[in-house]
Amino acid sequence: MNHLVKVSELTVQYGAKSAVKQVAFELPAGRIIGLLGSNGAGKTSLMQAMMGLIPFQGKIDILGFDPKTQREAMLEHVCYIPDVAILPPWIVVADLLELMVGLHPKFKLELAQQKLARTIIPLDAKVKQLSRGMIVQLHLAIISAIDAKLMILDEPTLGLDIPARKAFYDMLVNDWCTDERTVLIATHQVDEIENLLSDVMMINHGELVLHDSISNLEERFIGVRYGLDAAAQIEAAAPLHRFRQMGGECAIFAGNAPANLAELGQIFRVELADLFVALAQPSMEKEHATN
Ligand SMILES: Nc1ncnc2c1ncn2[C@@H]1O[C@H](COP(=O)(O)OP(=O)(O)OP(=O)(O)O)[C@@H](O)[C@H]1O
Repeated sequence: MNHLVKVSELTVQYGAKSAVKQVAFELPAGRIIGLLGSNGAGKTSLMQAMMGLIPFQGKIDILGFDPKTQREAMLEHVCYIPDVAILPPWIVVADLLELMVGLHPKFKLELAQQKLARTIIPLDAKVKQLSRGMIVQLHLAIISAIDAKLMILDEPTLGLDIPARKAFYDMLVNDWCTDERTVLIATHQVDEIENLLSDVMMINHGELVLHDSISNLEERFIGVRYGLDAAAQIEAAAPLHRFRQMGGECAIFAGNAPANLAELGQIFRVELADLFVALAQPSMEKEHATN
């Protein structure tokens, strides 16, 4: 398989604090991967290490490049966006596009101009004169005109309203993603991106507690909504997680569900948000969850 990213034994340390602990993963081409984790879990540190922006221990290979020693060459094929809502407010749109030509070697000016022509954004406007939605459109035009292989987005839709967030993800999937390109998106908006992801990575206290494709997750984790009469049997079967939803008791099993689960209650597909809560618990059964 053609892997764009190979990471092994990655540790990021801030003084005595380990923000990322012995993390290993590989990312093939043609994927949209959600990087999920609570506040302070280590998502930004992981992405910054991949971009060679902070010191790390371990090995990172991005498209054959070492981010520590070959950062400039690597950045020709990688696009890293920490927050799409931030553009210099004083800059004129046309100048921003020109500036991008110098900033990213794979930036296609004509393509960005074509994309912008489909919006109502005037080329002579300053960023500060644009509405938030227009700023997102401008950002989208810029991003989708970068001919990179790997896109790394850290909380890309922070501060945007729902239509703007939806527009952002629609563009990403329809205009940028191909079989050769991969996107890694760190976000807290789990339910919002669940449907567009091909894979999920979950990080908890710096450890990678889950990395799998969405289709595998559907086989690995199973949910059941049950009544009080089945509670003792469910508890005895040691579910990964139990929670209440719409007045009912629910449990998530990770490969260890009792054979008669369907008789104990109503089986359902586990949503990422619930899986996230289950795996972010300190008492999680990691041996069931990690690959
Ligand atoms: N520059 C720094 N110096 C010291 N500690 C840091 C620094 N940056 C991050 N940390 C710590 O490292 C841990 C991971 O932080 P990181 O920003 O990577 O998490 P995150 O998952 O991106 O969080 P959030 O979702 O809140 O943005 C946290 O405990 C944080 O306090």
